[in-house]
Formats: sequence, C-alpha cells, structure tokens
Amino acid sequence: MAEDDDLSGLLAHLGMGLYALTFEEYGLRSTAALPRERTERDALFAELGLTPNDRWRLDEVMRDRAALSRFAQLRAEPDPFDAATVRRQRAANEARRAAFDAALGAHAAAAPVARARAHEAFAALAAAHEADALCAQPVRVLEPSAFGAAEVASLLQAEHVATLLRDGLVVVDGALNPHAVSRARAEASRLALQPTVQESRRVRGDEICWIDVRDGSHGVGPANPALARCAALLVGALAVLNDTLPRARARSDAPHRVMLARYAGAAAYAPHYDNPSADPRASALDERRRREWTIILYLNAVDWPPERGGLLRCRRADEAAARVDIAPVGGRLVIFDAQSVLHEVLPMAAPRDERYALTLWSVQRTHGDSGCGDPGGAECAPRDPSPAVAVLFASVGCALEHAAGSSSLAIENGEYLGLLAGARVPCAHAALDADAVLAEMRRAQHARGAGDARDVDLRAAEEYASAVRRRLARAPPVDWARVRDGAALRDLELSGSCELARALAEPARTPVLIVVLDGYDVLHGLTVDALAAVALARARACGADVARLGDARTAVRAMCETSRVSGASARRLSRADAVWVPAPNSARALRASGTGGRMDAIRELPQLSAPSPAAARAAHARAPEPTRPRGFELLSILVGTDGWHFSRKGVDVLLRAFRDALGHADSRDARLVIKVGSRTDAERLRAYARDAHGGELAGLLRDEQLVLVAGWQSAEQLDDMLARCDVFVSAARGEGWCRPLADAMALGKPVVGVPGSGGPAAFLDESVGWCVRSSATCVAWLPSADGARARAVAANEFGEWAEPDASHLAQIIRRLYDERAGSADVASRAAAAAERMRERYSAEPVRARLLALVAELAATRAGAAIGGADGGCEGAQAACAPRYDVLSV
Ligand SMILES: O=C(O)CCC(=O)C(=O)O
Ligand SMILES: [Fe+2]
Repeated sequence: MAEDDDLSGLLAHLGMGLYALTFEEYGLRSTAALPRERTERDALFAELGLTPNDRWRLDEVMRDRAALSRFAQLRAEPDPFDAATVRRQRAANEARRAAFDAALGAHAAAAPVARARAHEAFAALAAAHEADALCAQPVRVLEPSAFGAAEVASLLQAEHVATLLRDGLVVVDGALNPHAVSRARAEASRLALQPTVQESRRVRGDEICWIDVRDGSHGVGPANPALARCAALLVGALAVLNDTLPRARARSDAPHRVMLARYAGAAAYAPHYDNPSADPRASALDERRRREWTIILYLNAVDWPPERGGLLRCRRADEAAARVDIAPVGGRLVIFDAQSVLHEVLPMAAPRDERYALTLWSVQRTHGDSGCGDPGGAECAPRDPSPAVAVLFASVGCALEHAAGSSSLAIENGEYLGLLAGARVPCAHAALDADAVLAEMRRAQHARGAGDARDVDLRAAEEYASAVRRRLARAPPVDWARVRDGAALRDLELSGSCELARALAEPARTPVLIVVLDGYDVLHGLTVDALAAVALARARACGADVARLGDARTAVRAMCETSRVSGASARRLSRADAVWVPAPNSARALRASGTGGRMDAIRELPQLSAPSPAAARAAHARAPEPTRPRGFELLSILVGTDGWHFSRKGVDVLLRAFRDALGHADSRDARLVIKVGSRTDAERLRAYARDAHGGELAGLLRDEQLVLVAGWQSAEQLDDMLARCDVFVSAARGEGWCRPLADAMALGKPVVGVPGSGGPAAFLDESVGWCVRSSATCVAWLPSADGARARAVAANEFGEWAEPDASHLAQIIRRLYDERAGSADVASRAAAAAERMRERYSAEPVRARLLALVAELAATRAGAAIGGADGGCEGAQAACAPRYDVLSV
C-alpha cells in the first residue's frame, strides 16, 4: 500500500511535471507544469535522480508559464506596441493556449500512459546527457610517456599482467613510497574540487578535478609536482602494460589528463562500468566508450584498514559471485578492464573521513589512429579506410563582419579550420562574393520559373548584398593575420594551388567535399544552393574535380538569438544536409520555426573557448590577489548599440543594475567597462547614459564609473581585457552562444549571465558562475539607445527572449563587489568554470565533435536526409543525381 500511495502521491505531485516533459516531447509548449516552489521542485528532481542539466530544461518549461502570464498582462496593459502587432500576438497566444488546454485534457485522461511516457522521456534525457558527455571527455592521445616507465617496469611484472588478463583486475601494492603519497595528498587537498555534473549525487558522491599529466596542473592553476609524478606513474604503468600485453591484445593510449577524486564520509559511487558500451542507453558518441583500462592510484594513508570503509568493490561481468573488496591503501595501484568490471565505491565509516584517488583511463585506438606499435601484429589488421573528406568553409558574412570591426565569424571559421587541419583533414576557406551569390540566385530562379520561389527572398538578398558591398568598399581588405588563428585562415584561403583540390583529385578513394556555410548569410536572404554553387565554382577554379564536386554535402553553421526565426529563413536553412548549431536553444528555435524535413539533421557543434596561454597566466595571476588596489572592474562586451543589439544585449538592464548596486559614494572605485563596436556605438551609448530615464544614469559618466572602449581590438587585446577584469557580466535577453561569457569562464573569471537568454544555458549554472533570474518576454526592439521606442515584432515571427531581473542582477553585482577580496565561493566557482570550459570546449573535445559531424555527413548518400526516421533518401532522383550543378565562374 505504501508503494501504491507513493505512486499516486508521486503522480499527483509529479503529474504536472511529467506532463510538461511529455508536452515538450511533442513540441507543445506547456504552461502549468512543475511545482512552483524551488525547494519542492528540487526534492522532486532529486527523487527522479535528475541532473542539474535536466533541471535547466525543466526550468525552461517553467519559464513558459511566465511567458503566458506576461501575455495575460499584456492584454490588460495599454498597448505598448502598435495595435496590429498586439492583435496578431494575442491571436497566436490564444491558439497556443487552446492547443495546450486540449492537450492537457487529453493527457489528464490518460495519466498512467503519460507517466510511462514521461519515464521514457527521462530515459531519453539521460541518454542525451550521455551524448553531451562527449564534450566532457576530451582525449588527446600522447605517446606513452617514457617518464615513469622505468620505475614502473620493476613494479608491474609479467605475472601481474597475466592476472589482469585472467581476472580482468590486478592489485599492485607499494607503487609509490609513503612520503611521495603524502606529498601528493597534501597537494590534492589544496585543490578546489567539484561534483560532476553528469551524475546525481546519489549515484556518485565524489568531487573531482582533472589533472594535466604533464605538470599536474588543474585548469589554469599552478603545477603540482607531486601529483604530476603520480600521473607519470599512471602513464608509465600503461606504457609497461602495453609493452607486456600479448600481441593479440590491442594497445591503448594515454590521455592528456587524469582524474583526481575525493570522497568524504558517506559519499559513494553506485555500481557502474567505466566504459558504458554494454549499456544500451549509452550514446554512440559517448567518449567513455573508448576507455580500455582503468588504472587507479590511491593517495591515502598506507595503513588504511578495511574497517575504515571506502572500499572499492569489484565484480567481473561474467562471474557475479566473484566479488573482491579492495581497501584504498596509499601507494596501491589497481588496474582493471574498463568494459567488463562492474565496481562501486562504498562509504567510509566516519562521517569526516576522506579518501583520495587518482585515475587514468587509457583510450582505445580508433581507425586511422597512428601510433600502432607493431604494424605486422594481429592488432594492426587493416581497418576500413576512413572516408576521404575535404572540407571547405565558405562565407560571405565572414568578410562582412570583419569589415564591420567584429570578427567572431572569422575567428570561428579560423578555429574550426585549425582543428580540422590539426587532424590532417584537407580543408580550405573561401570568402565568397555576395554579388556572385545573388547573381546565382537570380539565374536559378529564372531557370526554375517563378513558381518555385517560396523561400527565395530576392529583395532581402539584394539588401544584404548591397550592405556587404557598401561595408567592404569602406573597409580595408580583410587581414586574416589580425584574427585569432588567422594564420590558419590565411594559409587555407582557397587559392591557386590548394590542398583541397589535391585531396579531391586523389584517385584511389571517393572523396566527399563538405561545404560549410554560415547561417548568417542564409538568415539574411542568401540561399544554400546559391552559396554552395559559388563556393564549388571557386573550388573548381583552383583545380578540383568537377564530377566530384557535384556530390558535395552542405552543412550550415547557424545560431538563433530568439526563440524563433522567420519561416522563410528556416526553410532556406533546411536546404542544407545538416545544420550545426552551438547550443540546444538554436535547435529548438529552428524546429519551432517550421523548417521541414531536413531539420532532423540539426546537430550541436559548440564554439571553442581556449584561452591563449598568456591570457590564462595573466588571469590566474590576477585572481587570487588578496587586495584590489585599483578598485573593482566589471566588464561587458557588446557587438553594437543600435536598437537591436542594445536590446538584445540588455544594455539598459545592465546600466540600471550597475547604478543601483554600485553607483554610490561607498563604491566609487567600481567601474563598468563596456567594450562596444565602433565609435558611433560608443557615442550612442554615452548619449543614452546621459539622457535616458531623466538623466538617472548620468552620474555614472560624471563619476567615471562607466568606461567605454570602442574600435577594433585584436584577439590578444580582448583576451587581455577579459584577463584584467574582476567579473565579467552579460545581461543579455537573447544569445545564440555568448562567446565573451564562455571565454571569460575559460579564463577562470567569475561571471554573471542570464541562462534564460538561450546559449548560456548550455554552460552556465550556479556551480560555475552567477545566474540572473529572468522571465520570458516577447521579442521587441525595446527602447533603443537613441531613446526611440523602435520596432516591435510580431511574437510569432521571433518568439521570445528573456527579460533579466534587474534587481536580482544588482544584488549579484553588489555581492561580488563586497566579496572582491576573494571569497572561497568566488574562487571555487571561477575555478570550476575554467575546468568546465576546458573539459567541454577546449580544442580536443571540440575537434572530436567536429570530426564526428564531418564523418556523419560524409557517411550519408548525397541527397539523403541524416538521422531521418527512414534514414533513406528523399526520393530516388535525389539519391542518384548530383546535388549541385557546378557553375563555371
Ligand atoms: O576511487 C575508486 O576506488 C573508484 C572510483 C570509480 O569507480 C570511478 O571514478 O569511476
Ligand atoms: Fe569507476
């Protein structure tokens, strides 16, 4: 009965939550969803074993509720916008509400079914998170280090390896002397460790950080020599193991980092496999699937008795009965098969006790990896050749943005190219001519006839092309050398003798050319087909094989800063074979915009946030200073201050919150530094601060608390600005990603941001920064910088973005100012931020993701949809005919 009660109680209590998720699954946006109170929700989440990521998703559902109540208010308020817009908005909201109510009715009638579905949905969520874990497990394959191997060789004997192969597990004691163990433990106890975000505390109670095997450093922190020595021991153990394994057994590689874990008191780790390949829910993309051996070194007292607890309990997969409990004795080395040994960590007896372990997971070699020690050996049997892929990044907007003084597209293209080139994938970059693309659009339309022009908005394309023309005429030629990783772009710029053409000419294999276009161009009116045709013509002009070009696949890198884009833009995007977006909010926005068939090929490709070593050092030198002789600096970075950018970046909210928090006599040493685009942008913002709201903000200018930095800043200068500030803040309403926020986190800066704005929800939460509360609001160009109430937009066109809570932001700013002498909380969130960014968005994980996407695209037949229900092609014709005619330009 208790169970029944439990169930119905849970259902009554959770019922709405379950509905919410089910609705979301159906693409319906729900209102009444989860318990209102945060504590209640947290209890519920804990009960369901949900991770913080799940919570974000569910909280988003909650925000929908806020959106609807805001719409209800709108109805009562005098029209803030023009009457027709509001009428359209209301009609859309009524329709949404009606759809929701109908669906709610249907689901209420089928509560048990809903519950079962919700469980499925949770399972799917869990699986999705494991896919996300791809980003959390970067792998850089090193040559097995010689350091440590010699000492390990005498330790790890042939009989140990025999035991390992027989039982899947071996324990080697005394791998490290007690003195070295206690030095490493002392270093470990000084590091800021964090719970993992993937698992709930119930599954896994330890706190961890990743240690660089070269110098024992953690994030941007200093080297830890004793830990480095332990890491070298682990790497050495792997090298010896590789040397001793029989020929038939595959070798595996050392990772570039090892995991330090601390368990305190009752913290435990539920039974699991370190390599989840056998788990049907494990995502195919989960990098943990590549784990071969788990090698653990314990850093505890050398006389740890079993009664003290904290035992590692292992079971072989095939012999459930053969259980072995291993005490975490200092200097003890445990090696086991990551795929077949089920194991758990038991709690310790004393609540205040602690236990440290350093773990290395060796990485299975994949097809095409180099480093195979014995080319004739059985483990080196020939494998499937990797597809011969060449990748061309082509963009109009890249040059345009550069000309406008903002270089983010150029930076990103440069970075992605750098990553591909580093993996020896032939690639190139082409800055396209907007007028050529426009001409191709006209030609194609003429050829097709006017009937097929649904998504072709020639007028928008013409406007865009002429904006590009005007801007480029005024700007100096693109100087790639000034762009971060510009060298990669410059060297790879498509030119007379290009590597791309050579790769495509390779006769032995069928190469696949993947053209990556910028969503920016497509959103502004250019079509994927026309962009691709011009890009391919460029490739042809430098000697690429025409017949093979026609089979090119296209991917568009796109992001959305609102919860929808126009239907026409979305349809244009959906002409690509895949759309790569930085974060889930863009995927949701595109799906919500009715993009049609190919939109199941939306994939996440995060941006890279890898600070230059100099910036990382500068930021680190700045962070722990106990006193701040030069006051307190809050930094924000904007693209521009025209109505759209001003509103989107929440500049009004930021200024107000800063004034409320720190515009007082006791905090005049605080400055808000805002980096804007051009000098005009700076002037506009200055005028706003002087005049808006009856001059309430003017004091910030008078007291020099508001500092504006305008004009081109090189990547180094931007890094330097980020490194120098005390806190980075974004008050944005809508973000596709928010690169400056991500970069500041990667530098280990305390950051404040608005997860509700979209992109930042992918990487910002309370464990790594400060989150400003927000509620959903319809997208409108709110009061622009020049004071005019500019355009309001039909909610149906752009949907919603976030309205940050200015008083909450002010509270956070004040608190960070008060704690600027460096509280443990500030330091630990900042360190966790650096670690998270390194785990997910440094070169290795982003490269792995990019390569996986390229491989996925290459594996599809031309014209076939990726990831579609049938996985087949859209029509026989599409599958057989080359997708593109190649122009002769
Ligand atoms: O610390 C241990 O004994 C094992 C920890 C573990 O199983 C893991 O981190 O995967
Ligand atoms: Fe484990």
